[in-house]
Amino acid sequence: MERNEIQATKEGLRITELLSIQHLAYSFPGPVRTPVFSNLSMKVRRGEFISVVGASGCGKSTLFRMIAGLLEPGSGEIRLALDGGTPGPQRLGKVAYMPQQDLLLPWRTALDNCLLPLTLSRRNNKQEDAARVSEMLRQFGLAGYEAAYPRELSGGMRQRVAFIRTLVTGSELMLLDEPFGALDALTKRELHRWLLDLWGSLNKTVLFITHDLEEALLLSDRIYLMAAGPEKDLEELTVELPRPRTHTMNYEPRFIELRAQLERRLYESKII
Ligand SMILES: Nc1ncnc2c1ncn2[C@@H]1O[C@H](COP(=O)(O)OP(=O)(O)OP(=O)(O)O)[C@@H](O)[C@H]1O
Repeated sequence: MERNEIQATKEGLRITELLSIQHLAYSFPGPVRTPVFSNLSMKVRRGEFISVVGASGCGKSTLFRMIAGLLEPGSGEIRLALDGGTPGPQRLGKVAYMPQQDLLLPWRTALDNCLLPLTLSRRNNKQEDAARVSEMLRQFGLAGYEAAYPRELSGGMRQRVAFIRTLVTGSELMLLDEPFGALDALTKRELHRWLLDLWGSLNKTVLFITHDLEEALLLSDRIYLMAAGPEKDLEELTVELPRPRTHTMNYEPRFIELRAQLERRLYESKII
């Protein structure tokens, strides 16, 4: 039985698709209108951790913006079935999206930036929320920085604040666009551990863009490979590694074999 099924059985949930994308086409408006996609499909099951890898400019961030409802498909469809509901096209405000740029509000402190989604949702548990978010800041190594403004934080620290703010939205589906791209190797390793624990305990579904192949293998159930050129469809690699996962796995024969397989597939698809 797969992890999703075990979790689903344990919690009495139905095993369903959370996200379905069928024959997606999109071109940015403008005189040239070069299509980014012309026929792209993917499916995500509840509770999966999926990475998307591909060369710079192939359309990964555009795909996330479309899933988040910030862009509408030219043709094809995107359907989301959040919180066990029936699949529908409504997406704006329903998924937690962390874009590549941290987009923190410069006039709000780290704590207040993280509290923003709760403030906007007009929840009324200010003290409780602040205590919960302060604890998250502590877990992310940001204790003592609650009152700091974004300009007083390093790039990696801002990235962590933005990550917490994304988590705080409470959405079942998280879209993370290179969340650890700017971090040093040791901080990244620590946050991998944290993210894996969190994902295991919170029943989140994660879509994750990365250029780091080891990161993709360590975290994911499946990896989607995105080629350049609008006519691309996504290729898929299943990461058959046991969970819980740790960095020591990087040296195990199965991990090394999967890494070689991933690189071969990226090369064959002319992605690298
Ligand atoms: N607002 C926009 N208007 C016009 N073209 C755009 C816009 N945003 C992105 N593009 C183009 O769409 C294509 C896909 O861009 P996108 O940012 O999705 O790529 P990406 O795979 O996320 O790249 P990276 O890995 O470098 O972040 C690129 O050719 C880019 O130039």
